[in-house]
Amino acid sequence: MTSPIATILIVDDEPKNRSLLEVLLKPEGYLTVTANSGEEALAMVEENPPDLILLDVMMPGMDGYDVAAKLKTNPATRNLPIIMLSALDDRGSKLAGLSAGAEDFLTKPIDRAELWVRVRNLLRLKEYSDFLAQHNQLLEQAVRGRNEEITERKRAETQIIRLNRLYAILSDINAAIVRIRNRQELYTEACRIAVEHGHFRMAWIGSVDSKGTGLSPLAWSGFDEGYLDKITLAIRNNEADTLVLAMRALQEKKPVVCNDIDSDPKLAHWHIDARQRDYRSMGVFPLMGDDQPVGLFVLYASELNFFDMEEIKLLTEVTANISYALEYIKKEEKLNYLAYNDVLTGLPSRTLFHDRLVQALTNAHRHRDRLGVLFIDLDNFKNVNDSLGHHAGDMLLKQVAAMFSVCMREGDTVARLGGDEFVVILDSMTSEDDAWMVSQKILKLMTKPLTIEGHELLVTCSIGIALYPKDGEDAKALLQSADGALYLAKNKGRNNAQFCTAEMNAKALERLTLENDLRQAINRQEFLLHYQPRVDLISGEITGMEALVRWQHPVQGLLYPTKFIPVAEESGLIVPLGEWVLRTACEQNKAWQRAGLKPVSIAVNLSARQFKQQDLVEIVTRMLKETELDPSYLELELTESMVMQNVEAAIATLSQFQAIGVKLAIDDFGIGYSSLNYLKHFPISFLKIDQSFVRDITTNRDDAIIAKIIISMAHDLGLKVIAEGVETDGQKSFLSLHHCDEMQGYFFSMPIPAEEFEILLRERCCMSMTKPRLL
Ligand SMILES: Nc1nc2c(ncn2[C@@H]2O[C@@H]3COP(=O)(O)O[C@H]4[C@@H](O)[C@H](n5cnc6c(=O)[nH]c(N)nc65)O[C@@H]4COP(=O)(O)O[C@H]3[C@H]2O)c(=O)[nH]1
Repeated sequence: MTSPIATILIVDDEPKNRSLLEVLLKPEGYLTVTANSGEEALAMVEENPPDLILLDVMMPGMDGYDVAAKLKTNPATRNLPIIMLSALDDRGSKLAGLSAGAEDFLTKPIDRAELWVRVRNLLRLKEYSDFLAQHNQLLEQAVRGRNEEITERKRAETQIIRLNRLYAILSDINAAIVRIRNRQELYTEACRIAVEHGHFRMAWIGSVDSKGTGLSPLAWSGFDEGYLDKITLAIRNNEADTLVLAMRALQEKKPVVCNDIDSDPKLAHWHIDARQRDYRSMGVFPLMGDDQPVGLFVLYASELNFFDMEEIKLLTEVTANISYALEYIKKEEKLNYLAYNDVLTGLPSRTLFHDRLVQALTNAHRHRDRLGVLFIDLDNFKNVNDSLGHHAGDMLLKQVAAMFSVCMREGDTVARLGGDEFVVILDSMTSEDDAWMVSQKILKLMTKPLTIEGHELLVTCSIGIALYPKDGEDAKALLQSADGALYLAKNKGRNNAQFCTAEMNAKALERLTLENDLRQAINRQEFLLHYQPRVDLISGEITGMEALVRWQHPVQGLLYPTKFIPVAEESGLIVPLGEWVLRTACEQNKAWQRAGLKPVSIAVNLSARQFKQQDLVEIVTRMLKETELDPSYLELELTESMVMQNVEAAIATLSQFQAIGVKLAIDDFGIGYSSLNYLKHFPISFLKIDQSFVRDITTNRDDAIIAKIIISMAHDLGLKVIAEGVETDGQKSFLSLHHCDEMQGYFFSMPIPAEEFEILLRERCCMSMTKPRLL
C-alpha cells in the first residue's frame, strides 16, 4: 500500500485555531483545507472528500457532534476518520464525541506530538479500510465471474481476513488508548485485544526497571497454563540466556521475532513448554519511553511464519502508540502529583489539603464525629532563612515536615500550605482533648534541637486549634478560627498552642497544669487509697473491698479519680500511678491479714492503658511476691470495653491471671457491649452491675428488668454478681429478692481511709442490713 499525500479538512469557527492547526500539520507533509462552520464542512466533504477531518465541537449553528453524526450515517462518508477537538476535557464530552461516531478526541490546547500521532494513526487505519474496501470489490467481481482463478480468490480472502484482523487490533488498541488513563488497565486491555481480535494464542506485557534489564510481567491474556510463571521464575533467577529474545529486543530497542520456535536452537529450553501450548511463532516488541525500553509486548501465535513484514510493521505501530500513551499517563501523573503535593516536603499541598478537609467534614457531619484543625507556624523560620540561606531553610522545612508526619495517627493529614505554614486535620477525634494532646506532642517534639547543615538549631512553633463543629461548620469557617487561634498563640509569646475561644483555652490551661502537677504528685507521694467494703447479701458480712485512689492535691484539696484519671490515662502517667495503687493495695491487705484481721479480697481497678501493657501479668506477679499477698486475695476490675477491644488478646491475658490465682471482675457491666454471650469465653469470677442501673432499679421498669436479666444470666454462666452504688433499702431489697450475691454502696459505707476501714474489719463487722451506715 503506497500512501498518497493525505488531505485534512480542518473545521473550526475560530480563524486563529484553523491557522494554528494548518501550521502544525503542513510541515508534516499533509495538505490542509479549512471550513468555518459545520454546514460548510458538509458541503466540502460532498464535493471533495478529504482523508481525515479535524472537527471542532463547539460551533455556532451545526455543532461538531451533529456534523459527525451526519457524516457517519451517510454510507458514502461513513469511513471518513474524524478527530473531535474540544476545550472540554471531561469524560462525558469525549464519550459524546465518540458516540456521535468520531474515531478520536483531542483536548485543546492541542499537544503537537499528540496531534501528529493521532492523525498518523487514523490515516493509516483509513488506508487499511480503503484497501479492504477495494479488495472486497475485487472479491465480489471475482465471485461474479465464477470461472476466474480460484486460487487468486482464496489468496484475496486470506489477505482480507488477515487485514481485518490487523485493522481490528490497531483500531481497538487506539480506542483503548483514548479511553484509558491507567497504566495497568491499558496493559490488560492491550493483551486482551491482541488475543481476542488479533487471534494470538497468548500475549503478555512486562515492565522494565530503570537499569533497562529487570523485567516484571504485569498483564497477560490468552492460553498461558503456567507459562508466565516459568518466565517470572527465569527472570527471578536471572536466567538472561533463557530469555534471549526479550533481552535482544531490550538491547537493540527493536522488535525481535521467531517464526518457528520449535526449530530455533536458541529457544531449546522453551521447546516443550511452547509445543504443549501450541506456541509456534513469537514476537517481542519493546515499549519505549524517552528513547529507552520501559516494557515489552510479547505475542505468541499458533501458526508458523506468523510475523511477516506487514504484521511486524503494524505491531510496531501498536507498540509505539502504547508507548506514547504510557508517556502521556506519566506526564499526567506528574502533573497530578505536582498539583496535589508540595515538591519540597512531599506533604499534601493546599489543594489536596482542601479536598481532604471537605471530605473529612462531610464524613464528620454524617457520623456526628468531632474533627480538629491545627494551624502550625514555625516561630523563627525567617531568621534561619536570613542567616543560613534558603537552602538551609528548605532543609529545615523538610525535617520538620517529616517530624510532624511521624506524630500523627493513620488517617490524619499533615499538609504544607506554603512558606513555614503547616496544617493538620485530626480525623474522628474521640474527645476535644485529642487536638490539645496532639498540639502538645508537636510542641514537645520541637524542643529538641535540629541539625541543619552542621548547625544546631532550636526551632519552636505556634499552633492554633479549631474544632468542628463548635468553631466552624465548613472548611472556610474552621480555617478562619484556626488562623485566629494561631494569632492568639503568637501573641502569647509563641511556642504554645491556643484554641480559638477563651473558654477552651482556660480548660486547656487547667488540664495542662493538672498534668504537670500529676507528674510531680507520684514523687511527692500525694496519692492515697480509700477502701469501700463489699457485703454478702445474705449474711451481711464483709467479703471484700474495692481500693479507690484519691489525690491529696496541695492546693485543690482531696481530688477524686474522675478529675485526674482521664489526664493520667492520656499522658501515660496512669502506668506508674496504677503500679503504685496495686502495690499499696496489696501491701495494705497483707498488713491487715498480718494483724490478724479477717482475710478478705481487695479489688483494684485497671485502666485500659495498663491492660495493654505487655508485661502486666509479670508486674502483678512481682507485686504479689514482693508484698507476700496470696493471689486469691487480689481481684482485678476491668471494663467491658477493655476486654472487647481485642478479645483474643484479652482472653490470653485473663487466662494468665487465672493461672496465677488472681480473680477477675467485669466492672460497670451493662453500659458497654452488653455481650453476655462473649463473657462465657472470659475466665472471670464477678460481674459488677453498673450504678446507673441500680440507681433507678425501684422506679424504672426497664432498669429493673435489665438488672434481673443480668443476674440470672450471670448465674447461668457461673459468675457471681455484685451490685454497685446501692444507696437505699429499696434497692438492696430488690437486689436481694433477685438473688444478687454481693453489694457495694453508700447504703453500707462510702469509700473510707485505711484507718477507718481497719476499724470496720476489726469489729469483724457484719454490716447492718437494715439501716444505712454512713449516709
Ligand atoms: N453515687 C454513688 N457512688 C458510689 C456509691 N458507692 C460507691 N460509689 C462510687 O462509685 C465508684 C465506684 O468505682 P468504679 O465503678 O470502679 O469507678 C471508679 C474507677 O473507674 C476509677 N478509679 C478509682 N480508682 C482507680 C484506680 O486506682 N485506678 C484506675 N484505673 N481507676 C480508678 O474512678 C471511678 C470513680 O471512682 P470514685 O470517684 O472513687 O467512685 C467510686 C465510688 O466512690 C454509691 O452508693 N453511690
